[in-house]
Amino acid sequence: MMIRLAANLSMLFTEHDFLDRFTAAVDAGFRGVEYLFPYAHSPEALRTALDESGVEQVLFNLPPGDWAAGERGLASLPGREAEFRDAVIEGLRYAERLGCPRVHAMAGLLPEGADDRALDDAREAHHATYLANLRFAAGEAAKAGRELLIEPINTRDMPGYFLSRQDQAVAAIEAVGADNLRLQFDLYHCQIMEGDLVRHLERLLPHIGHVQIAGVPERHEPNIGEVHYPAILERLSALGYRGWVGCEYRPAAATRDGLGWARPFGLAS
Ligand SMILES: O=C(O)[C@@H](O)C(=O)CO
Ligand SMILES: [Mg+2]
Repeated sequence: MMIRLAANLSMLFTEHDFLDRFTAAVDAGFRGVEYLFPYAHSPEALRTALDESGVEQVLFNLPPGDWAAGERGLASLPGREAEFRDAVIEGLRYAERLGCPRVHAMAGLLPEGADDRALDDAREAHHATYLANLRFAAGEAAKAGRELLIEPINTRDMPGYFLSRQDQAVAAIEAVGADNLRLQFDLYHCQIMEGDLVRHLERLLPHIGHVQIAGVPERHEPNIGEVHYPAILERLSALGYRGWVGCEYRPAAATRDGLGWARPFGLAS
């Protein structure tokens, strides 16, 4: 069984400076890389890191608003539409320079401290904004020949995150109805919120544009914790998934020392 594993450089190889992680990933056997955000670096510097290492850029996120102040995306935030549009344009500019076929639009957080009724109203407003923004972003991404991804994130790690369940993502994808709007299926988040991973994979497959994995609950290597990834990756491969599987975990030890779990899936240094 061969699985195309991508190294998430926001979490793996953090022993190295960011721009040196590309080569570290290739030396460890990865042929693809992803990370949260490219924007601290120029597209030229990142292009050079890709060219010198020979690795493929497979995913990154659109600008998420003020990350340091706690913001976690803009796509569902009422009143922030203009900023979201700028984020789409900026993200697609980087995607083009880096030859990256897909970008992830983070949804953003619901208001904090609202009572039940206010929260219901906020959810409705966020939902309407989300669909309109995704329609715009998918259109721009299509013009640029890219896919747009959305990812349900668990609300234990990210309390108040608007998009937390797989069905909610599928409903948004179907409501927008754009061929290039797809699901970023992160099994770590799905296990925490919903479980039943293999059945989810089978049902969600037609929508999946990218997969990510990590051990649960500590988000360490996939062979640490409650999820039996060999069975899941075997099923994914048997179902015909030929996309990337992002290794988005915090290594329990030095990154390379913990990569033994990936050898049966074709990672060879
Ligand atoms: O799962 C995650 O945390 C990431 O894939 C992401 O894009 C947002 O933090
Ligand atoms: Mg993820």
